[in-house]
Order: sequence, then C-alpha cells, then structure tokens
Amino acid sequence: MLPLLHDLAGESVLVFGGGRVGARRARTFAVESDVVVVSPTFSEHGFGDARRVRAAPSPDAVAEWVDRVDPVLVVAATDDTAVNATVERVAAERGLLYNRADRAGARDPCHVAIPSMVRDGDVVVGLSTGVPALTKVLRQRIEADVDGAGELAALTAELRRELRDVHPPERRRAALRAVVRSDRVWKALGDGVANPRQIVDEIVSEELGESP
Ligand SMILES: C[C@@]1(CC(=O)O)C2=NC(=C\c3[nH]c(c(CCC(=O)O)c3CC(=O)O)Cc3[nH]c(c(CC(=O)O)c3CCC(=O)O)/C=C3\N/C(=C\2)[C@@H](CCC(=O)O)[C@]3(C)CC(=O)O)/[C@H]1CCC(=O)O
Ligand SMILES: NC(=O)c1ccc[n+]([C@@H]2O[C@H](COP(=O)([O-])OP(=O)(O)OC[C@H]3O[C@@H](n4cnc5c(N)ncnc54)[C@H](O)[C@@H]3O)[C@@H](O)[C@H]2O)c1
Repeated sequence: MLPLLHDLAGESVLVFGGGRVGARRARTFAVESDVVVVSPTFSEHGFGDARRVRAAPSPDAVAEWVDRVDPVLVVAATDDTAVNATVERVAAERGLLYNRADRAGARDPCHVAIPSMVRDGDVVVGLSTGVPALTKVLRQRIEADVDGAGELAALTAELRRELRDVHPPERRRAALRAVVRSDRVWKALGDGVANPRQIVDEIVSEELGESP
C-alpha cells in the first residue's frame, strides 16, 4: 500500500454506522467534506459537522442511499457484515472510493485505508503501520515535530511568491532552505513573543547578501 492525497473539499462522504469507528471516520472527513452518517443509533463520540440520519438500511436499501447522497467515498462501519459487504459491492460497482472498517490488510485499489493523521494548517502527515497501537505512539511523536509547521508553511509560501521573478531559482531555493532549516525560525513559531516573519526576513537577507 502507498499513500496518496485526495482533495475531498466540498465533496460528499456517506458513512454507514454510528458507532465509535463511524464517529471517527465522520470527524476525519468532516474537516473538509459534507458528511452524512446513516445509523439506527449514534455513540456519544463526536461526529464533527456531519449530518446524522437515523435509519437502519437493510442490504437491499444500501444502493438507494448511495444514489441519493451521491458521495465520492463511502464508509462501511456497521457491526453488520452483510450491510458492510453490500456497501463494498455497491461502491465498487459505481467506481467510488470506499473504506470497510471490518477489513484490514490486502485490498482492491478503490478500497482505501484511513491513515492516522497529523495536521497543522497546510501540513498533513498520513501514517500507517498496520498495528493501531504502534500507529498511535508514532503519531504522538510526529505531532511534536509538526507543531508550528503549518505557520512555517504559510510564511514560506508567501516568501516563495515574493522571491519569484526577483531572484534566480538557485538563490531562491538556497534562501528557502536556510529559512526552513533555521532553529531560530522554528523556536519563534507560535511562541507569541518573537516575530517569525522578521527572523525569516533577516535570514533571507543574510543568504541573499542584502540589507533587510
Ligand atoms: C489510524 C486510525 C484512523 C481511524 O480509524 O480513524 C485507524 N485506527 C485508529 C484507531 C484504532 N483502531 C483500533 C483501535 C482500538 C479501539 C477500537 O476498537 O476502536 C483504535 C483506537 C486507539 O488505538 O486508540 C482497532 C482496529 N483498527 C483496525 C482493526 C481491524 C483489524 O486490524 O483487523 C482494529 C481492531 C483490532 C482488534 O480489535 O484487535 C483497522 C484499521 N485501523 C486503521 C486506522 C486502518 C489501518 C491504519 C494503520 O495502519 O494504522 C484500518 C485497517 C482500517 C482502515 O481500513 O482504514 C485510528 C487512529 C490512530 C491514532 O492516530 O491514534
Ligand atoms: N477500523 C477500525 O479501526 C476498527 C476498530 C474497531 C472495530 N472495527 C470494526 O468496525 C465495525 C464498527 O466498529 P464500532 O466499534 O464502531 O462498532 P459499534 O457496534 O460501536 O457500532 C456499529 C454501528 O453500526 C450501526 N448499525 C447497525 N446496523 C446498521 C445498518 N443496517 N445501517 C447503518 N448502521 C447500522 C449500529 O447502530 C452502531 O451505531 C465493527 O464491525 C468492527 O469489526 C474497526
């Protein structure tokens, strides 16, 4: 398996099952998509901004739900194997992406695994080990590394735009590399005292040989 990134902004995602796993999936996708969760019961776990619809579709009714919601991705997270299997079949017939919570390991290409995610602004890390307990411990370590990286991504995106057309590519890249490698910049991120943009400008000036 290898990770790919999907832009699901503004798309619909349909989740069957309102247990702990269905709630986790709803929270994952509700960050950027319109999520509908269909289930006869809903756990006390948060569902993000997902819309909850109380119903217990039989396998025969699954296709109708999929066609009505018209999602790009369908999640089967019920505790009913027959329903989950039908969700898989219906999604595959329609060429949709899907995730079956009751299956692990080898799978068809449209059957996506949901990695553990660490996010900070535009920075996103997807992590999979096949062993959820190991995934969790590694995710916690990565969270510490990624802390502040979202702010740095926004700052350096702005810097790239400013340096473009002003400096040749090799000098631009050297300046950006100096910024993202600088301990001074990383320390200033999110500390609420130092102004990271000012430190970035100083480093760029040193690198490009200009006065700030
Ligand atoms: C990353 C994360 C995303 C998410 O689900 O949102 C995720 N599981 C998480 C948590 C979690 N999972 C489990 C618990 C125990 C409590 C509980 O029952 O809920 C907890 C809670 C916890 O650990 O706190 C148990 C579990 N998980 C799977 C099985 C079935 C099996 O293995 O057969 C069993 C039952 C095993 C058993 O009972 O023995 C299978 C999968 N879980 C995956 C993803 C995919 C593989 C990704 C990978 O390679 O890691 C895959 C294959 C599903 C897929 O296809 O996407 C998420 C956040 C982790 C984090 O960041 O902390
Ligand atoms: N991928 C993972 O991380 C992971 C972890 C634990 C369990 N699982 C598997 O995922 C499944 C769900 O796990 P859970 O802990 O959320 O279970 P759960 O029993 O807490 O939740 C199942 C949900 O499905 C709903 N449901 C039942 N029939 C339905 C129907 N016809 N249509 C829609 N919803 C229906 C129930 O009302 C309930 O809300 C289990 O089968 C389990 O094997 C996966």
